Amino acid sequence: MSRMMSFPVRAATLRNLYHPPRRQFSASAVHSSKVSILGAAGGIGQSLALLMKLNPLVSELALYDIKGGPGVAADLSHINTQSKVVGYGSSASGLAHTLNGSDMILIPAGVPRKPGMTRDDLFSSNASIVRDLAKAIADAAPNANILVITNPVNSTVPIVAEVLKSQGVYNSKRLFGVNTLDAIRASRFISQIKGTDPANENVPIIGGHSGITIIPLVSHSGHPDISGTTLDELIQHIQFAGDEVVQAKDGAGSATLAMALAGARFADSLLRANHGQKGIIETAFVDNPLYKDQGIDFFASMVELGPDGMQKIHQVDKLSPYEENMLKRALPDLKKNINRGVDFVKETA
Ligand SMILES: NC(=O)C1=CN([C@@H]2O[C@H](COP(=O)(O)OP(=O)(O)OC[C@H]3O[C@@H](n4cnc5c(N)ncnc54)[C@H](O)[C@@H]3O)[C@@H](O)[C@H]2O)C=CC1
Ligand SMILES: O=C([O-])CC(=O)C(=O)O
Repeated sequence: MSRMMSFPVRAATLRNLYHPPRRQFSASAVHSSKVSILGAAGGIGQSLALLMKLNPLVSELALYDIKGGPGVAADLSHINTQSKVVGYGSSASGLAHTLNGSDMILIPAGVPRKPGMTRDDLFSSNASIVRDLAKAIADAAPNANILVITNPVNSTVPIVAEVLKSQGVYNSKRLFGVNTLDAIRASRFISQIKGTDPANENVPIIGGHSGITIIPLVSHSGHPDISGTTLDELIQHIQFAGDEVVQAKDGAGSATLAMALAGARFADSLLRANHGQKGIIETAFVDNPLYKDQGIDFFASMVELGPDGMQKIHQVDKLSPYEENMLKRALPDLKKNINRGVDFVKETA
């Protein structure tokens, strides 16, 4: 067997998979975080769990799913990295065991889209799933960083916030809607236009995670010269890339593999920041002061991550007229999506 195929994947290799290398990380902080995945036996959950099993910053990986959690855990537990893997099936005590002592909780639990559906159409299935998981988190792991993947992210993040507020344990710096996939797609698509390496491309994403609420800031990328129909097509491609995958999967779900990579990248960034690495910036859908005066409490921005979660929101100072127009179109949708989540918790608590 060639030496290239030896496992475990080296940490540096893995890190380069998520990110182009930026800064060196102190080796003293390895193997120290408990990470939980809720919905770990699903399309995203399994691949995400695999990637987190390969992450040297994870000491314990706890997997929960209403179906199949222990099986995925047994499988992953044979991989020769140091983290311990435990898995639980559907029970309140299994969920509590999963959550107890967690530093980070990733939530890909819920139903994916089928062709013809919008992300908002998932609300009726996924809102109550996320609400109930948030209640369990409030009881068992109120200080954990919570990374919400379940759609519609524009509504499920406010749902988690409302539940935590109602339990008196809300910390806005520790709640993140994961929209990293939009950034990954944007860097890939722009590299295809320019013939560059996507690892060197960075397109800031703001707004939300659904259709026209996804606002890629091409004027702040390395290619502000992209314009006209090329820009129109690039923006359309980024905003509706999820639909492309849903169509191609033809009823078998939505993006899982690229999403798992995106979730693992965001989790790795946050773990590294938690352990003291500075200057790590990712896009995330967060509690954000930017448009609160318009009744919009959550907005995706480029956020600097730190030891206690979100350290600083980097507001974008100058949008192009094209981007201002995208923003103007996005805000009403975003407000509707957020209010839907907030109202749901108020009405069903
Ligand atoms: N934020 C983002 O960028 C993206 C979000 N998504 C969303 O992620 C979610 C999951 O997608 P897939 O993994 O493809 O779906 P899937 O159906 O393959 O997996 C979902 C898993 O959640 C589990 N589950 C359901 N209710 C649960 C509960 N109460 N507690 C624990 N586990 C529960 C199911 O048993 C299943 O294993 C969907 O809502 C999808 O729309 C998908 C792609 C990108
Ligand atoms: O499109 C979907 O339903 C899944 C998703 O959020 C994405 O791929 O960006």
